[in-house]
Amino acid sequence: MSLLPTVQLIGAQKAGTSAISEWLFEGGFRPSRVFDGEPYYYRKEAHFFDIDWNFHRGMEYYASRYEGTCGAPALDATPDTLAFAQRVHDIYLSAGCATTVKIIVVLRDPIARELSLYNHLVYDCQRLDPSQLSDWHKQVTKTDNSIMSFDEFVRDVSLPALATDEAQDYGLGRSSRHGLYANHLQDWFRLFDRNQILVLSYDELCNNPKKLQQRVQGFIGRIVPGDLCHKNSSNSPIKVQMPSCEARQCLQSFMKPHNERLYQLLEAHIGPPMEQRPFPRFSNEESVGSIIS
Ligand SMILES: Nc1ncnc2c1ncn2[C@@H]1O[C@H](COP(=O)(O)OS(=O)(=O)O)[C@@H](OP(=O)(O)O)[C@H]1O
Repeated sequence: MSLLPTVQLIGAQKAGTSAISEWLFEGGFRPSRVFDGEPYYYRKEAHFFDIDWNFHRGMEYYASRYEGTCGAPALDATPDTLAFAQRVHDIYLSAGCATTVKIIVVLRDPIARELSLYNHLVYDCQRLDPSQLSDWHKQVTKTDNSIMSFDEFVRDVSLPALATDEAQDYGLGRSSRHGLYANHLQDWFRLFDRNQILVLSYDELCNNPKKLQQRVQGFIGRIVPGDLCHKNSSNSPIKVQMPSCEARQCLQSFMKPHNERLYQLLEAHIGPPMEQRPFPRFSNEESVGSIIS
């Protein structure tokens, strides 16, 4: 049996990965070990592929996070992994299991996802001690340390990040660039057999979670008991529920051709039989703000 996680839940960031991974962990999947000094969320997210310092410690270091005596399969649910198909492939190839790892990705309307990202960053900036804030968090702060509005965030952070080239997947704009799903998925589809990749819809997670659970169980070949809970990382009372028309239009006009590419890519690369086909289009009215937490 591979020492590496059997299942990679690679993202997208802010697309319900915490709810899905908690269900899988409670149903028997092994999480990552959390080493001294690491934040608790390393249990869910090993951050091996996206953090250079971790990645350069190599495959054995990654495997050591999942050492265990029981035979249960392990799960890494680092949502940042979406941007690192090549690294995942290289590591699993060197471990001899590039053709058996199972990869799950959840896609959410990119505008709703961006808003969720913004709310998460704002929530952390308000709750954490300033010394704990990373450059990633500081994407929502202005030079005078006040917090940007969502419109300002879209104008000054999201759109510039979206317009940069792929080299930025290693940099700060990566979180916004997650929404360019076709760019990422084309790499995964090139490197792995399409039957190893299950693409899920966040809409289905909201509207028919039981069906989504069935798809996951069929894909991993294992019955997993339990229900999906609602896991929300940003319960701030000032959470922005709806983007302004202007912010929505700016993001929409940028995202539209990317979303079209995504639908075409998914039609051209047929996935495992339990995947939704055709993949549902993101609706403009989607859950941007419809989930009141
Ligand atoms: N069960 C269920 N169904 C539908 N939606 C859910 C569920 N659980 C969590 N959520 C919403 O998912 C958003 C958080 O996604 P992630 O867990 O992937 O975030 S993270 O990347 O790990 O930070 C976050 O979205 P927003 O509320 O829009 O911010 C959560 O509310």
